[in-house]
Amino acid sequence: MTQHAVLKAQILSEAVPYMQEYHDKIVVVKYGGNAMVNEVLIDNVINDVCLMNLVGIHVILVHGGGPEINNALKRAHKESKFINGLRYTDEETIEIVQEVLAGKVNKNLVKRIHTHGNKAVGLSGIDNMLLKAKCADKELGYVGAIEEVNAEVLMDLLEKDYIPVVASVGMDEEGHSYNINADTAAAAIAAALNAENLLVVSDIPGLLEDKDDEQSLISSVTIDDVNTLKEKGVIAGGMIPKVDCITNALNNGVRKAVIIDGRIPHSILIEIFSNEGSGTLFKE
Ligand SMILES: Nc1ncnc2c1ncn2[C@@H]1O[C@H](COP(=O)(O)OP(=O)(O)O)[C@@H](O)[C@H]1O
Ligand SMILES: CC(=O)N[C@@H](CCC(=O)OP(=O)(O)O)C(=O)O
Repeated sequence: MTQHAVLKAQILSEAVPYMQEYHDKIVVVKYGGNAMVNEVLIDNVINDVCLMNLVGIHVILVHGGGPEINNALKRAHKESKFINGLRYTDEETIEIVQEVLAGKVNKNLVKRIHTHGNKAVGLSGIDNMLLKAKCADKELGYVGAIEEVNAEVLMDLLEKDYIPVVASVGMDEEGHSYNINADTAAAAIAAALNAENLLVVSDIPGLLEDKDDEQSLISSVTIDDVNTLKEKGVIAGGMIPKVDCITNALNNGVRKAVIIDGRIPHSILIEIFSNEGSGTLFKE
């Protein structure tokens, strides 16, 4: 018996209590476009999601694709404009957002899950009106605020052990599409399903005291701390919608939320199957 084999067996046996804890529980993974850095890291995330599914965790993958949208807009000679971390979305932009998120990014993630041997179904917030939306703010154009999550379709898929892969595009009753921030979509889905854990996978170590200093990680925060950090301006830009929807989720039935670094190989497995939390843990 090699030492390597013994070590592997030990690692697996140490994961057993976590497998038991999460068995049959719902975990929502939000995979941000900035963390889709290269093929190897994308495959690591997909591998971790598939492993959770294989050990009986009901995992839902909600994805973004901000950089892909930026590229598509550039090709269309349109500029990307953000207001407090949200993309200004005119009529032409929402068409492109829908194409990129629901068409390209969503299907590529579904294909990867299938090539790993698991079963996935890709959908957007338009399918079965999963994310019923309304205009969030006239100044932002077709950016959606979520009015209702129709989660039955997700429950049906989870019951059959499919991994639902959700693109963050919503619709209203008149049939308009809306661009929904992917963190917001993930948090609303996690709340609607009373998820055990919301894992926000990004390209930063977590919430930072100084956003330009990766060593300044804040390892855990309460909702009160978050409010103070916002007032102090520590939380800015894309971090605003991220923390707002995380605190919302915690106030609405989600047990735990964590921002983790998708650049670290298997950061999801480390978070779920060990007691070595790596990013920022959000607590009520
Ligand atoms: N306190 C903070 N800690 C970490 N990042 C911050 C903070 N304040 C602002 N940010 C910015 O928020 C960005 C993360 O949000 P975003 O780009 O929307 O991520 P994602 O694409 O993964 O959703 C970081 O790259 C950083 O520039
Ligand atoms: C309203 C709004 O800002 N929507 C986002 C949707 C995609 C997203 O959130 O992608 P990331 O997770 O990769 O940032 C956008 O248009 O970029």
